[in-house]
Amino acid sequence: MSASEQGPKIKYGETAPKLDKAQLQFMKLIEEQNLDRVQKLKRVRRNNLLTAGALGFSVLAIYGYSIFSVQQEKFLDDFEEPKKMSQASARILSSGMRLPPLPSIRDLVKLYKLQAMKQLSQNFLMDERLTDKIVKSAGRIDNNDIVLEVGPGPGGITRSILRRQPQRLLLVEKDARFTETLQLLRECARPLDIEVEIYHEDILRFNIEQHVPDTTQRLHLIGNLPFAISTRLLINWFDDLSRRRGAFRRNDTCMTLTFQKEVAERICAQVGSEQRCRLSVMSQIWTEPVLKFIIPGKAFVPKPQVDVGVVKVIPLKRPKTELPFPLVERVVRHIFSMRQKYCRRGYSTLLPLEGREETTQALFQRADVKDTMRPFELSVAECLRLADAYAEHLVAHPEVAKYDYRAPKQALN
Ligand SMILES: C[S@@+](CC[C@H](N)C(=O)[O-])C[C@H]1O[C@@H](n2cnc3c(N)ncnc32)[C@H](O)[C@@H]1O
Repeated sequence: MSASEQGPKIKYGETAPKLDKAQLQFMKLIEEQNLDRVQKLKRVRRNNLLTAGALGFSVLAIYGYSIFSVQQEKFLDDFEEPKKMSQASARILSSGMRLPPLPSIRDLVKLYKLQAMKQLSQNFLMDERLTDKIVKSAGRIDNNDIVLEVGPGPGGITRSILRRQPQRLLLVEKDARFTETLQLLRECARPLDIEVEIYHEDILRFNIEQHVPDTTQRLHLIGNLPFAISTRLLINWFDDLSRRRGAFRRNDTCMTLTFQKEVAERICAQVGSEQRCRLSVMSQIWTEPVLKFIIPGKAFVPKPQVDVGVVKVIPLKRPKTELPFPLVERVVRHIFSMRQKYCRRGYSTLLPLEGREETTQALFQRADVKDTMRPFELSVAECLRLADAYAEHLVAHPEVAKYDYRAPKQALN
């Protein structure tokens, strides 16, 4: 802007023109407006400072929280940090029993390139607090006890068992790749006077009586079970339990096992509950299953699709029936074969077509069970009374035992 564009300069001092009242008032007004604007600017500046402060605080808070969360996620590595040991380890250390320092399970898995195999349902637990918690669920383990661990894998739960110092530990693992890591644990357990035996076998074929011939010592069955065989193994063990054979020649052999969460809930489901099924009834005839706790899927490596339930399965001192296992299993399976129908529908398929309706009615009457209940509404006692009625019916009609309603043509009809 040139000097001529700026207009005449105002001169102050004696030569300055005197302002009249209107001009003074106008100046006062301008002055007030300026003051107002300055105040407003000050307010805006203060607000800006406050906002900046709040934003800064939020950023710091988010940053701090992230650091905290990352530390939380480190739980898988806790095993590697001697300073951050779990309470269980601290207790054991203070009591003098101690495994020598070992590489972490995570490191062993890396070192031996033990990639999980899906076909063997391998999901490893690396968190010592969780493996300790599973073993703690088994209750007291004395130094005269024997523990059989199913599928020890790289040995996470095995370490927790060793810290409880049983007299003997049998490890049954189908995958031979884990032999070296398990041998390492066996060496570490030697000074603690724990006999560790490693069997490269399938638990479904493992002959417990052969490996534990006498019954003077209490036996614990523990395992983070492979999903693929968990139900079959449990049913096999109920069969053994009903015959007092295998691991169940003593009546105090408890099982502490993991299952998919839904399966664990079904095992423990009570009458009328949504999850009540054949497995609930079968489990509750010979044992008292207790759902101890749930392990989130993310605690496993690799992470399975589902969460996992830890169930302690305690054999009943007096089983609820003396009937043979296959007969009970057959009756319960038929009852639950049509879950949403009246229970008489499934049960009736135990019987040949000829006279089926009348015989079914008669057997329900003999059992004193209402035939219009749904299978999930039946108590264990009611299922067993139906099994008793069927067993009595077989005495008079032994040929019915072989009847298979799915078979194309039955000689009996
Ligand atoms: C879910 S992983 C548990 C591994 C380890 N106990 C843990 O908690 O990290 C199941 C283990 O059972 C083993 N396994 C699978 N089928 C088996 C079978 N039929 N008999 C014995 N072990 C089996 C697998 O190789 C695997 O090591």
